[in-house]
Amino acid sequence: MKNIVLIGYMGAGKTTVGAVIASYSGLGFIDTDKYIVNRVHRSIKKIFEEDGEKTFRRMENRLCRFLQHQDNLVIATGGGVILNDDNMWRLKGNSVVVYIKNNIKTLYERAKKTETRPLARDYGEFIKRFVDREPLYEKYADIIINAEYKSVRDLAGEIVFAVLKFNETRI
Ligand SMILES: Nc1ncnc2c1ncn2[C@@H]1O[C@H](COP(=O)(O)OP(=O)(O)OP(=O)(O)O)[C@@H](O)[C@H]1O
Ligand SMILES: O=C(O)C1=C[C@@H](O)[C@@H](O)[C@H](O)C1
Ligand SMILES: [Mg+2]
Repeated sequence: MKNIVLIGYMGAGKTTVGAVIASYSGLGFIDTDKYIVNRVHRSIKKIFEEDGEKTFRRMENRLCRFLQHQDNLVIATGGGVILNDDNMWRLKGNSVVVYIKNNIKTLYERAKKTETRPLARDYGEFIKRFVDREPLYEKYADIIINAEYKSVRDLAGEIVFAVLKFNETRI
């Protein structure tokens, strides 16, 4: 089966919902942020501080180049994966791409709570970045799921159902 790639802004729930989808569906699970952190033995915050965002984006791109050859995976991406067109066309080649969409207040309340998001400090910057990115999430999505007020379990079920339906219409 094709991969299920989850995209969306910081705090959308890609990592959390992705793990539940994998457990429901029997697909494997990979979180690109966690994969990179484990690979280089440094937190995202440290990578940004020591090497800069550009280096992190190169690592992310290298991982997408690897993932384009994999299947049967749920892939939770980092919030910025859509910034590089090359990432997305590689992932899309073998995946159904699902955009998990939330409102900005919900996203900030969640995203500001952790150190894995060096770009989620200032609310003004957070909003600006969201406005810039939203058209890209929509452009690359095969399916858009409105996640506001939905539990992780309900979202996981809704996404599995939507992907099955999407695949049916493609055969
Ligand atoms: N549907 C939901 N309802 C309530 N809380 C949620 C929901 N989805 C995720 N959360 C919570 O929001 C926080 C952020 O979720 P998560 O880390 O999965 O986001 P993400 O999209 O992977 O973010 P990033 O792009 O930074 O990796 C977590 O604390 C998670 O438990
Ligand atoms: O939205 C972003 O640009 C990011 C989101 C996180 O998942 C991490 O990939 C990193 O903090 C950058
Ligand atoms: Mg995540």
